[in-house]
Amino acid sequence: MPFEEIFTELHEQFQQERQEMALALWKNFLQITMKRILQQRRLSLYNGAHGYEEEVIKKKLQQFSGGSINLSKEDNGMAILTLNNPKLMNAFSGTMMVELQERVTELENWKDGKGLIIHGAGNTFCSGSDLNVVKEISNSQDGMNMCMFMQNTLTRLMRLPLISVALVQGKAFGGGAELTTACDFRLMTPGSEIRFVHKHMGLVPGWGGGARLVRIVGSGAALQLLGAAARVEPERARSLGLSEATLLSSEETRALAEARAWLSQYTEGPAAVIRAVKKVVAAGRELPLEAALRTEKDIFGTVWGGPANLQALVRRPKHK
Ligand SMILES: CCCC(=O)SCCNC(=O)CCNC(=O)[C@H](O)C(C)(C)COP(=O)(O)OP(=O)(O)OC[C@H]1O[C@@H](n2cnc3c(N)ncnc32)[C@H](O)[C@@H]1OP(=O)(O)O
Repeated sequence: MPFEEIFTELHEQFQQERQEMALALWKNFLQITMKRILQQRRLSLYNGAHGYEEEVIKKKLQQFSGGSINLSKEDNGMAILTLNNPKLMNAFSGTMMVELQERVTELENWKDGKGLIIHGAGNTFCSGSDLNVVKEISNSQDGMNMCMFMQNTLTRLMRLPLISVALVQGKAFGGGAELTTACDFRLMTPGSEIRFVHKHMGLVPGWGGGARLVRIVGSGAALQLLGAAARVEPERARSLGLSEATLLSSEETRALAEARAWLSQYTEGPAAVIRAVKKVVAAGRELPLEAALRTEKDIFGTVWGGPANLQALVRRPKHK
């Protein structure tokens, strides 16, 4: 066969293989993207069927900039999420609400994660939504969309397969108090306070904090805290079961170190097992019993005969 023909044949073959490879990559990309979108939809509460217009509210929120939400993921499987708008006591600007959603997506896709600490910059937690933004979106349509946007994000945060802690230094007010309830645990520093100030703003919680608070402290205590917009200091929070522990230090760096040490007692061990623990508890917390039992069975199937299980069977530890 003449050289030119061989060359043409090889060239065509190469082109075809390249096209096939590109198609396979594209298909793979589409599959992964679809899977992520479906996962986000499954974990979210609201979609178009509820009159929720995500793109509309995101565009609106993007108009109100300021501050940031920073995420640092560590090799030990612990992540630190920082609410960073200290000039306004870490109040949520519009762009911070959108960034929180992005960071939650990042955490959903972090397969090695085990624990999460949420804290505020400048030694205070968060004073809720930025009142300048609240004023600008005080009409009903924007308010409902913002409410559904934040409920979707905080519900996804609550359902992350990570054991989460809100480290409350300084003040957690309004939406900031609501955010703490989307975490599995709250730790408070001396002198800090959680306060659902909504009543004084002519509001009720809208980021899901009311419903979650009832589940954490019971309906009577929740009614007292919301009805009086009561200051909840570390001691009262402990006795209500709203806080797990009062840390020794109120100094920013030391408090974060204490929170890490506290959380590490639950995140020690293989990621697959820790994540399974959180998933079992999340199912038990949210689902009716039969559905929770079936979910537990499915999660059990992911660890049974898995590497950590097989290694433990070889070691046969005594649980003294
Ligand atoms: C569904 C969500 C509902 C909501 O979250 S509504 C918002 C609820 N939050 C609030 O109403 C908090 C209002 N702020 C306060 O009560 C006090 O600022 C707070 C947090 C006790 C702190 O008091 P101080 O330590 O004395 O500090 P300060 O008042 O001088 O504040 C420093 C600067 O931060 C500002 N700031 C605090 N919280 C804010 C907010 N949420 N939105 C907008 N700006 C806010 C405050 O205006 C002040 O700014 P500037 O120095 O006067 O320019």
